[in-house]
Amino acid sequence: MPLRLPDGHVAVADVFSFAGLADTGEHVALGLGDWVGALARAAGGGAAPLVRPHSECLTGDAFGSQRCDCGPQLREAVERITAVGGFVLYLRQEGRGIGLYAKLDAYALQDTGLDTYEANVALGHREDERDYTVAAQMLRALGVDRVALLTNNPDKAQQLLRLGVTVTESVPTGVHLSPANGPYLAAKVRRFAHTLHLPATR
Ligand SMILES: Nc1nc2c(ncn2[C@@H]2O[C@H](COP(=O)(O)OP(=O)(O)OP(=O)(O)O)[C@@H](O)[C@H]2O)c(=O)[nH]1
Ligand SMILES: [Zn+2]
Repeated sequence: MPLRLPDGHVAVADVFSFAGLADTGEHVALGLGDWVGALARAAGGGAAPLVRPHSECLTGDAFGSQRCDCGPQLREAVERITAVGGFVLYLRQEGRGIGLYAKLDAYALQDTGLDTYEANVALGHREDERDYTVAAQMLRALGVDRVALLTNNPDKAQQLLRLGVTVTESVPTGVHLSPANGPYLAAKVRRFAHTLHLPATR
């Protein structure tokens, strides 16, 4: 599948579907760049392939919403992984696992002053409902047992480690500030220890 990169170049992705995953979501993996070579290098004792587990965000990924940083992170991931060979795992975990309609309700609550996590709880959900079992299963099916994770979220690495995936390092993404996503990014750092180095605010 041809993909247009942020720099205007076109990349090619091999798109993988899966059977028998732990939930019924249609999770897909994008094999990017020389992913075959990256797997061979890892098998020979070289560096682990770069992998981004990306949680679905229809509003950010597809519609370009500025409330979050998901769209720019996804495009950054495709570009960086294409350069070195690896995978994006596109996980159908919309709204940190609460679903799209609930996320839209959470947005309405955030407009009254709650942060992104408090809004989930006010709706009767957990702050973050994501479980990465399917990501571990997808990696196993792809023949990947060691990964360099492209993420700022320590919980992704911790869960994958518990699920038997060797995470050699967590590689942070860039900081994608927009006119509207400052409080959202700050809440990720404050509440869930994301490794995002935000500019100091007054
Ligand atoms: N419930 C809820 N989910 C949101 C909100 N904004 C974005 N999301 C979802 O959050 C998920 C992305 O999670 P984030 O916490 O932004 O980032 P992350 O994936 O944990 O961390 P990175 O790997 O560094 O990107 C996607 O599924 C989005 O749909 C919000 O305000 N409320
Ligand atoms: Zn988003």
